[in-house]
Amino acid sequence: MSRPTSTRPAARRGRDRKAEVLMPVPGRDRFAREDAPSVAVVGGGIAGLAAATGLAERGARVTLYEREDSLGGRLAGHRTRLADGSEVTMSRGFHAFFRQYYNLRGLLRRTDPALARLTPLPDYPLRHSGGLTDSFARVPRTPPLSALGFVALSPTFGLRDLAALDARAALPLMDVRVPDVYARFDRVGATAFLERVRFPEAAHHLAFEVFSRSFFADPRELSAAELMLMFHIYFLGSSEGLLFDVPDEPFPQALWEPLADYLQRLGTTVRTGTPVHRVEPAGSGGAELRTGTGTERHDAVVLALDTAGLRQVVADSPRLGTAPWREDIAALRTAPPFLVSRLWLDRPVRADRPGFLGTSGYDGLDNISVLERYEGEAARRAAKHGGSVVELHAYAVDPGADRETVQDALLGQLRRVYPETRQARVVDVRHEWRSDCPLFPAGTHHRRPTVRTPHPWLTLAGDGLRCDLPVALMERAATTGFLASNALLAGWGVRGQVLWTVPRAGRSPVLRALGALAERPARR
Ligand SMILES: Cc1cc2nc3c(=O)[nH]c(=O)nc-3n(C[C@H](O)[C@H](O)[C@H](O)COP(=O)(O)OP(=O)(O)OC[C@H]3O[C@@H](n4cnc5c(N)ncnc54)[C@H](O)[C@@H]3O)c2cc1C
Repeated sequence: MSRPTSTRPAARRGRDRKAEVLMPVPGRDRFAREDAPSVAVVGGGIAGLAAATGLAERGARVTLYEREDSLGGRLAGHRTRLADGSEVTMSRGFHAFFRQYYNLRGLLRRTDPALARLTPLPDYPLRHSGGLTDSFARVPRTPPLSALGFVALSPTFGLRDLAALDARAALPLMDVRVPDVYARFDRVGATAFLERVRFPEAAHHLAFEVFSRSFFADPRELSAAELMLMFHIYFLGSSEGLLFDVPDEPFPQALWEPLADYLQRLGTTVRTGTPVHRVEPAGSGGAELRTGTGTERHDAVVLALDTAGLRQVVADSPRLGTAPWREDIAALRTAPPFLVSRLWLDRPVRADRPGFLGTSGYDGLDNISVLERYEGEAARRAAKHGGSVVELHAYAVDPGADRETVQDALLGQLRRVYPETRQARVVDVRHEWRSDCPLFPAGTHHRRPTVRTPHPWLTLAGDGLRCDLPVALMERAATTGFLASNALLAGWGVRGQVLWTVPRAGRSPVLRALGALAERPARR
């Protein structure tokens, strides 16, 4: 599919000199017009958009099928009219675009070469209800200074806590190797691992619970390997740092409409509002897709679906794959429901409130964002009407909880964290209740499907897949999307996309030596 290489393409994707380049299998540049295959990409989230881009740029005839009316998947958006008569864009919620998301940023560069539509957030404070607040603004970006700097600057995690850690249990964090980390730690739960390391309680909440909750899971439900992978990607494995960028306009305008135009200019047919119900191997090779309006034949297919979508399509396509593959897909789980509430307030929040605040210990509230700090549409509204646009997230909500009670509780917590909002009137509000994020329970990694499938004409993409690279969330979606197109292209002798990744092992000899200590048998 793709192989590592030491030859570096000229355009570096970030500041990390140790970032790895994955060159595609060599092949011709593109299809000739007469031999261009027809490829169906099913799912128009980041994974599907990356796959469609990789294929269309090489001259394949791509049809992109998306069930919903707009592209973007979990970053989709739509127009909505508020109670005061104004029109705004509601989206699926705040997303952090980290600098180590090399392949996602590569995708966005197709329509925004300088990434001018991404804007940096100067800090990402994390506040605990106990009163302590951590910040990443002054933490150095290069490991191990990043970890040492965090400890030195953090009010939550002090030198005394460092001394109390079980150093031996913590050593594997120094040299997280992918995919080895899964072989060693996937059967361990994230909470059990943190207890073994003797992480201080407050630091649990701040540094690690925030990571595990960004997988939309309760840490008791999450594989320790996934948590360690996050630690590697964001902390010790990469020198891109923990600060991130955000789009400066709502997702559709900043990201997906330009990308859809780009794909269409490459000849892609974009079919939103078109769910695919069934995919069956065609007698003559390739596959037949059943949509609501008929059956269409393609030479190859990329299924770039969320977990439930993939489960459903495979369950309804009885001739697809092999029995073990189908069973593994049927066993995939979805994380518990989450809530994104956006409130349009008639008064502004205090001027020093950050664009994004991670919260812990506030009765299920995971973060608060203030949109006019970074998003043009909200800033223009605030300039015209005054007020603030505030978004609240709650992840891993109890599926049995009463939704209105959760929504009210979240608003109550906002008033606790930002007391000035008690005086504000809610002009209007939108709630997005969803449960379409994958869950990675301990011990399930080996069963997760990969990009390649039992059929050479079928590949998978999405953030729920097993991928032997240190990538997660949006970057896993983008990377597997490109890997899915690369795998198909390689089968036709056409060269795919160059990919980048944070290093697949501890980045310095010292860290690797420390990590190796953990593998030695303990002395009696
Ligand atoms: C509130 C929230 C905050 C997040 N914050 C971050 C963050 O800060 N940083 C980060 O990296 N990640 C974040 N994530 C995760 C990120 O959104 C996902 O990792 C990423 O969007 C997954 O992309 P995907 O293409 O794999 O899946 P999706 O975006 O789910 O795309 C799958 C698509 O398939 C479509 N589909 C399903 N069934 C069918 C069918 N039968 N036919 C046709 N189409 C179908 C769906 O409609 C959907 O558009 C967040 C997620 C949420 C929900």
